[in-house]
Amino acid sequence: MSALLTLENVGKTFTVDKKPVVAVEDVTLSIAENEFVSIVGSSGCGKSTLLNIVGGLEEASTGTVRIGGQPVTGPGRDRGFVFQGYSLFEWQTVAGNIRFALEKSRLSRAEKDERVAHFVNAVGLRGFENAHPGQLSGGMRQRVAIARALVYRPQILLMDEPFGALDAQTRGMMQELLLRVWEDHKVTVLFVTHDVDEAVFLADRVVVLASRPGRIKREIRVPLARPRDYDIVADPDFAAIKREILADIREETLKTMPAPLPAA
Ligand SMILES: Nc1ncnc2c1ncn2[C@@H]1O[C@H](COP(=O)(O)OP(=O)(O)OP(=O)(O)O)[C@@H](O)[C@H]1O
Repeated sequence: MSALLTLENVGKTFTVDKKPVVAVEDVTLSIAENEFVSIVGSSGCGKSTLLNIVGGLEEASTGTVRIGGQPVTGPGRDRGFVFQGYSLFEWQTVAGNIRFALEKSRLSRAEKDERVAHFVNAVGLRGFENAHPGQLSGGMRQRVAIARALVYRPQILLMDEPFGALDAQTRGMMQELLLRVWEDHKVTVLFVTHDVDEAVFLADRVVVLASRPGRIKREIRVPLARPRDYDIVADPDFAAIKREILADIREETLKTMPAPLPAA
């Protein structure tokens, strides 16, 4: 498989109170077309910053991100975003929210209708086209966000804790839905999460970031068969991969904690 997305020595330094804060340092990563990659790491290790750099929402301080060999210089239609916050237009219907993403597209009206209908169906929202976001559950709102991100057929889907606000039951269902949509639509996914079960369940490869600054600590392949359903969490191979990742994150989290006070 050829690399679609490459990061070469990517770093990001913010300035906080006139002091440099290195959020991401020297990240080199190569992601194949249609690959599903999860990024995990302890809180504040730079996961969102890295995703925002790939999305063109943040500029890298060092290094280069390339898509199909072309350097990323800002946001573009080759990438779709789904964030944790629902970020839907409350005054628009479900179909209107999804269609809005096609506003600048040159597709004909009939083609846009067809695209919107296709993605409404793909995320299981048929019958809710005319509902407003306020009438939807959290899971349904995120289905709209996924459809809206995919409707203009980006090559890469960037997801930042998209299911972080959902209850465990809904979250599991959304993960299965996402895998079905990914398998049917062949898109490259970069998925940031705190949840190691979620990361392993979804991905072909999990990238673990080290803390402060965020560097790649380890990349772990997930050679579990597809299509996957949630029973896979009981598989011994799943458990072994999860254990390794949890140990890495724990090690990194401990490094960022203040040392305990000596016993009196
Ligand atoms: N716009 C900004 N200005 C200054 N510092 C920032 C900015 N964005 C992020 N940072 C800092 O960069 C580091 C990485 O933040 P980032 O949000 O990327 O981490 P994260 O791994 O996504 O965190 P979490 O898991 O808690 O969401 C943190 O120290 C954060 O405070």
